[in-house]
Amino acid sequence: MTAPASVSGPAADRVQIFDTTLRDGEQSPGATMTLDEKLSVARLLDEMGVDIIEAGFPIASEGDFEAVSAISGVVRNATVCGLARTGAADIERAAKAVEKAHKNRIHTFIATSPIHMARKLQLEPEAVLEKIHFAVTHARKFVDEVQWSPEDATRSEHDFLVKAVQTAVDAGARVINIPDTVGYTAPEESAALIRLLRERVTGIEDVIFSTHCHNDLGMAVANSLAAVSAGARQVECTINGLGERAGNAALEEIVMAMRVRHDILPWTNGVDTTRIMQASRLVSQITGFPVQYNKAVVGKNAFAHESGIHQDGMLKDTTTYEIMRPEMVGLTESNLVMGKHSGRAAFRAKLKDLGHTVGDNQLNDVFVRFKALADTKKEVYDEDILALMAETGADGAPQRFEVKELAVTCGTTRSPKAELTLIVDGVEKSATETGDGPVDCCFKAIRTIVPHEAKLQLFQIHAVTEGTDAQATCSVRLEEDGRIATGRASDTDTILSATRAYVHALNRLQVRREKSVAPQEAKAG
Ligand SMILES: CC(=O)SCCNC(=O)CCNC(=O)[C@H](O)C(C)(C)COP(=O)(O)OP(=O)(O)OC[C@H]1O[C@@H](n2cnc3c(N)ncnc32)[C@H](O)[C@@H]1OP(=O)(O)O
Ligand SMILES: CC(C)C(=O)C(=O)O
Repeated sequence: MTAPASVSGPAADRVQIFDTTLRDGEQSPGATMTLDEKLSVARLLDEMGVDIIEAGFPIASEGDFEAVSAISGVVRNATVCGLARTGAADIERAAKAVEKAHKNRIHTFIATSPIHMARKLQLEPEAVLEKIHFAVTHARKFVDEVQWSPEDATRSEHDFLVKAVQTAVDAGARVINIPDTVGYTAPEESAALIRLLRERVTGIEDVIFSTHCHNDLGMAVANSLAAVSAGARQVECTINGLGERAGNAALEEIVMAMRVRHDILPWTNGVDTTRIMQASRLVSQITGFPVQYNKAVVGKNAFAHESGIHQDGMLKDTTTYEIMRPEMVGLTESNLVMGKHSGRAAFRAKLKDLGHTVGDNQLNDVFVRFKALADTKKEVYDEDILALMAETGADGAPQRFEVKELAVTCGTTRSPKAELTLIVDGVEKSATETGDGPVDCCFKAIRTIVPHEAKLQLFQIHAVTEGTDAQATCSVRLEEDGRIATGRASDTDTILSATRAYVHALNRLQVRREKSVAPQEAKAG
């Protein structure tokens, strides 16, 4: 067992990371994990360099006992810790569960706030002090490393809290963990409490102070870091901030804050940050708790940029809008999301990624259509953009005909009717047609505006992406004197997509006519 370091010792700047995903995290309603799931989380935490894994509360159930025992058998580097109340049965159960561990710890606790002592425990403060003495002394019979916590410390009276901590230290506790059980404290107060205890409790040269913060007011991480600034050298936290009610301090935020702002948070820890995304995804997948999109460090949008100005900055220098590189947390790259706020720089880069190098005119043409599409969709996917490219003649076909306006009426009580305006060689031309269905009306209207003999050989519709806002991609194949031309178009409006696909095919047919492309060669089109 390694000796805990004091803040003035050689490892003064090293903060121990105590992960309680498997204990406090599992206390989130609905987050119960199976033995195998707990083992996979524990293995990953161990590999990524967490110092202490709180594997469970062994007296809670047979399953919890088995999980803590099994984890004790597989963890190679980290200390395995089991939680216990102050009674002998709890402590002995925890001791048994962690006995196989390569490094082990018992974490015993009892509440010290007036409300918890009087209303929940229904014990006089003196009786609580006796239980602290018993619990720590008893736990020390089984393990060297005993951690003690005054539950609801931040709502405890200071004089009594000092007495309680002194009792635990005198009884042999090596780690004093100060929980903000109900997420009530604020950063300055959190720091002040650690400072007060370090000043008033005696015999703490070999004692590590620890912080355990809940997120009820969204301050868990700030409160934890404030406690560290006052001398705490262990932080209790969970992956994704999982935990009772609003959760615990998030491990990934604590670790990355120390890494990214080492200039003002000058402490180190042993976590390999490149495993963070893997851990986040594993815990989310096992618990079924989705990670909030805008969650710091591990949210889907933490390294995503949709705004044109930001994307332009990112393309020029990623440090304009990113304070950490995605690789630091195990992602391969940032994500420039194409949407209504995107600009030309990002759009050009996206086209290049998709294999299309375009000139300024072509870029402008596709970009206008992209913006119109983005106004109708939450996110524009690569497939949407490829469909736009095909439609806009970015494949080389000049745009003699273009859809200007379309209005279609149909339903159970009226015959389908299409009112269509095309731009033909720069001139607006309109037609109104009825037919067997909305698509038939539109195709008839095209034929009225641009008379031609080409036969419709094929008409197909399929969805490019998923959801009700998916783009419908339509393909139209026309045949005229052995010449074949295929047109494609995409839009969230299926009828508009079909109409544009027909017009696209007509444009390509026109190219074939003008070049007098031989029928066999034209088949490739
Ligand atoms: C702040 C925290 O996160 S603390 C950890 C919270 N986690 C959990 O409670 C999850 C696991 N818990 C359980 O499975 C159960 O509550 C058990 C097995 C621990 C206890 O179950 P039961 O014996 O049925 O008791 P129950 O849960 O109803 O009540 C808790 C009892 O523990 C007592 N208690 C609470 N904390 C402590 C403590 N630290 N030391 C001693 N007794 C305590 C309560 O006063 C209450 O005693 P009472 O029954 O004499 O009134
Ligand atoms: C057991 C203690 C540390 C706890 O989880 C809390 O007080 O929140």
